[in-house]
Amino acid sequence: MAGTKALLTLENFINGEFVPCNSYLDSYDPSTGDVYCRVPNSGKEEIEAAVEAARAAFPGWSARSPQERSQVLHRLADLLEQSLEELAQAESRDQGKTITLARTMDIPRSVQNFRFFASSILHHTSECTQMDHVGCLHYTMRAPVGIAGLISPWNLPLYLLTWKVAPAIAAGNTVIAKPSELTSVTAWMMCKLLERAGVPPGVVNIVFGTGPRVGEALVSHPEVPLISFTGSQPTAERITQLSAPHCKKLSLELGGKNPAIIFEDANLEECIPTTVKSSFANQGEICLCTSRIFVQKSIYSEFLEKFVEATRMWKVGIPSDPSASMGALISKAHLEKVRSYIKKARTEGARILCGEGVDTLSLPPRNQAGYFMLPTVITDIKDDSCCMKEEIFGPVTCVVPFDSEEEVIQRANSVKYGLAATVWSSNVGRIHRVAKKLQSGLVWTNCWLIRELNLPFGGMKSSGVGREGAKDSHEFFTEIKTITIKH
Ligand SMILES: NC(=O)c1ccc[n+]([C@@H]2O[C@H](COP(=O)([O-])OP(=O)(O)OC[C@H]3O[C@@H](n4cnc5c(N)ncnc54)[C@H](O)[C@@H]3O)[C@@H](O)[C@H]2O)c1
Ligand SMILES: N/C(=C\C=C\C=O)C(=O)O
Repeated sequence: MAGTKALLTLENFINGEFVPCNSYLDSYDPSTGDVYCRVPNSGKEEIEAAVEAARAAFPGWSARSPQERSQVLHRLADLLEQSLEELAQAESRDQGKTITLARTMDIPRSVQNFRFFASSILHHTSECTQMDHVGCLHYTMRAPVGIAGLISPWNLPLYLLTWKVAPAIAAGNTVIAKPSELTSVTAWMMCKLLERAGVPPGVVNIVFGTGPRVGEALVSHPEVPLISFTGSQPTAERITQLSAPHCKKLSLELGGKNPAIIFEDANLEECIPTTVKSSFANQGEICLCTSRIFVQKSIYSEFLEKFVEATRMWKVGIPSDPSASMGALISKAHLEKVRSYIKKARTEGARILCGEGVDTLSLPPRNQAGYFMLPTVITDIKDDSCCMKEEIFGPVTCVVPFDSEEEVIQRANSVKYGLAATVWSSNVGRIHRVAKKLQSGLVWTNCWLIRELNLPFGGMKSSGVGREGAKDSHEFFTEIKTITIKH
């Protein structure tokens, strides 16, 4: 346990108040490897307190009109926006991502999540059908489910937490959220704004700690009827097992092994910089990142040469450097895991074209123990290699050639995941044919990560269960009833 003197110490937020915990976890600054923060190591007791608060707050909050709840969400969005710089600095330090990404993506998107659901909650309609021959009118209505359990990962901490909190409370639920124990700071900072935004005590409770301890206590609690989870597939399996005896509603947003398919008629001027970004943004720690690049044979050599050249320009730097494209990975254990994949690829005879073990990374003395690595490109690798099958979730991408459309679709679909694919071609017919056949919840063509929050987001196969978005999140966070009136 590190000395606790100058460390930032977080507290749980239960029933509108910050509550200390009797046990804490060390949290590390990924850019130095130093402990800089203490995170509550909560358990069953804290979940009981949060459930009590959320239960008590539910009748009042769920009885408010969507317009009233919308106003609260708008105020919270405004307050987050006013704290944008402070939140971006905190997110970058806590997660290791670049300050530029935190400023331009993570925090603006967190603000947008509240604005978006503040607006979309006002526009849902219900269904109605008539059965005149029996004198009946049928209609549907939706009601909030109750206490929502929300569990989020470390890669986009506030972005993904608010993507759950906003639709859950907009629909009238009260929530207990558990952010990743590796990145808890911005969630704690958001709690400081809730009262000023007009969120009543008990509507949003945030309980910090590890998955096995506090996460499982939340998932197993009989008074929490739904769990929205974003994270890894093995954790989703555990959550599914724990939820089964209670028949909980589950939304599972999991990992990917996302292909980019690059046809010979692709515009390489656009494709190469976008594919470098889709492979290495946020240190490759985005579930939507590309990790298998299939390139049509006739342009393979040209692509590879230009792609490696562009990857070498993707600057690794300390997170506070505004000119850095990539910061530090989340933890020492994760860095070692990512490196172990590269080692395995090498022993299998694959070629590492740039990055880990090939180029030299230079860092300031203070950051030598930070969790940095260079973006790495692997080639001459077989489709059945673990680097081509398993989610690495780091700055590593594999490039392989293909001949035909049918062949590449079959190879792209040959993994257990099905989250996000990109297709690069100037032939609209081909794009449409390929997109239709890909087993992937999201297909971006000639672009990457352009988000339309109204439309369904999520994966198929082992990438998840359910979808998120305006209509989908609303459906998940509400129960529907069919009412029949005989007249
Ligand atoms: N599909 C998506 O939208 C999406 C988005 C971001 C990340 N991800 C995936 O998340 C993974 C990386 O995140 P991670 O390493 O934080 O995932 P993780 O599964 O280890 O942890 C996610 C969250 O679950 C909690 N948790 C862990 N064990 C638990 C348990 N037994 N019971 C309850 N909660 C538990 C963790 O504390 C954390 O808050 C990758 O697989 C990535 O692809 C998916
Ligand atoms: N859920 C979203 C992104 C997930 C990224 C995973 O790392 C989103 O953009 O809504």
